[in-house]
Formats: sequence, C-alpha cells, structure tokens
Amino acid sequence: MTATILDGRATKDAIFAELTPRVSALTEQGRTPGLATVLVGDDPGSHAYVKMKHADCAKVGINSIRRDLPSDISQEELFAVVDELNADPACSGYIVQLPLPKHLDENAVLQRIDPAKDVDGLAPLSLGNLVLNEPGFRPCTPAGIIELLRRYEVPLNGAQVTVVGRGLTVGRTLGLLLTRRDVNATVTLCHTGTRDLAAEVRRADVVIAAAGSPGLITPDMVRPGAAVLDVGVSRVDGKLTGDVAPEVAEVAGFLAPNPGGVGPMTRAMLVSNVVEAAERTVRR
Ligand SMILES: Nc1nc(=O)c2c([nH]1)NC[C@@H]1CN(c3ccc(C(=O)N[C@@H](CCC(=O)O)C(=O)O)cc3)C=[N+]21
Repeated sequence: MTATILDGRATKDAIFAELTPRVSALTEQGRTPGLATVLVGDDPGSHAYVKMKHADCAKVGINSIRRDLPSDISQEELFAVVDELNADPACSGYIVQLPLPKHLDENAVLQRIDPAKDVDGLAPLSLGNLVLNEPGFRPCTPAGIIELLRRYEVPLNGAQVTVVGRGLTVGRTLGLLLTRRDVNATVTLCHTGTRDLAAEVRRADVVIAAAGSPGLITPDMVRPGAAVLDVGVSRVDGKLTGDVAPEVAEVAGFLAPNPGGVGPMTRAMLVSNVVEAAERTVRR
C-alpha cells in the first residue's frame, strides 16, 4: 500500500480558479486587490517564497507591491515602511516575511500592522480574534493545512491530531484552529521538551510535522493509514529536506509531501485573504 498524495499544487490551482472571478468583479469596479510583501535582508529561501507569492498574484489578476529592504535597516526605518503600506489604498493587505534579522523587534513590527491589512494573520489582534472565535484573518499555513484535509475528506471531527513543532507560523496557531468547535479535533502539541515523541505520533490519525528537523518522522512512528503532512523544511548539503522520512509513504494513508503539499496551500490562503481584504474595503 502506498499513501494517497495530498496534492497542494493542484488544490492551490483549484482555489485560484475559484478566486479569479471574485478578483475580476473587484477589478471591474476599479478595486483590484493589491498584495505587498516586505522582505528584509537577502536570505535565498525567503527571496524564493516572495517571488512565488508575486507570481501567484499575477496569475489571479492581483496587483503586487514589493518592498525589499537591506538587512541593516533600523527599526524606525522599517516602521516607516509599515506605516506607508498601512496608508496606501493600493495595498489591500501585506505580509512581513519572517524571521526578521535579530536586531529588529519582530513583535513590535507585527503590532504595527493595520489589522484590516494583516493577511498573514500573525499580528496580535488577528491572533486574539482566533483565540476568541471572532472573525478575522487566519494564519495562512494552518488555514491551508485544514483546507487541504477538508478537500481530501480526511476527517478531523473527533480525530486525534499530533502536531510536532510550536512555532508561531505553524504549530502554535494550528493547535488553536484545530480545537475550535467547527473543526473539533483533539490536539497533542509536541516540541523539543516532549518526553516520548514516537508514542505521541503513533496514536495519531493525523500527523503534522512542522519541527524543521530532517527525517524526524520515521515509518515505525506512524499508525498504518494515518494522514501525514510534511511542513518542515531544512537545508541538508544545499538540498531541501522535510521532517518526514521518504519511507513513511509506504505506511501512511495520506501524505502531503514537501515540496508539493502544504507550501502551495499557504500561498493559496494568502491570496484568498487578500481577496477578502479587498472585498471588505469600502470605497471612499
Ligand atoms: N510572515 C511570514 N509568513 C509566511 O507565510 C512565511 C514566512 N513569514 N516566512 C517563511 C515561511 C515559508 N513559507 C512558504 C510558503 C510557500 C512555500 C511553497 O509554496 N513551497 C513550494 C515550492 C518549494 C520549491 O519547490 O522550492 C512547495 O512546497 O511545493 C514554501 C514556504 C511561508 N512563510
């Protein structure tokens, strides 16, 4: 037996096809959505992600604005860029690519993002809305994971989900989203302090690997038929490697590979949030 692939690229394309008429309708009213990206420094991986996001925008007819900033930019200078995007009517929403260089205060930057433009869903107000069950932008990777499972009809209601990794962009926020009443999963959130990772993974119906530790999840840890989603990326000898060992495909029922799984879904959710931001914006 070999796992059914949870194809994030095809699912992203399907979502883009659904978004395109909404973008066209906005454009006909002179309200074309616009996504801005803020990239500080020259990390090659971050550059590649930002480039993909702009290509996605072009594909669905969204305008894009790019702010590539030097790695030695000061906190005040970065605030000025954020303020400018907050004020720019052509920018429906934007993301500040994380992580930022160490000399910058990441939380202070996230706090300065206009909540109406926080399409990444990582600013404090969006996170608060998520915890309080209020409407608001959802973080793109967790939203993409749930959407991918939903479209492949992998049940989450009452399911045991083991999430490995507690980072803000995936594990921490995914736990919050999965345990909401409308999703209704039981979540175990594992991290480097977890005593017996193999045992926690073994009892899961769904495993989300977002630790950034190459090959961490091995076939002996996976219950036959379980859904396994590989979200971690690390560079090993210049090659991108996921958190899930390749042999897991022979045990799992469903597998979201990396690349080709959750990454494209993150971008699909970002574009979806931008369209929503533009739709919500009232004309002045
Ligand atoms: N504020 C913020 N928000 C983010 O959403 C954010 C971030 N910072 N920092 C970095 C991570 C990483 N990230 C990815 C998005 C898409 C792919 C993606 O689409 N990858 C493709 C292609 C990979 C390839 O072939 O090179 C795939 O997995 O198939 C990957 C990684 C978003 N991030």
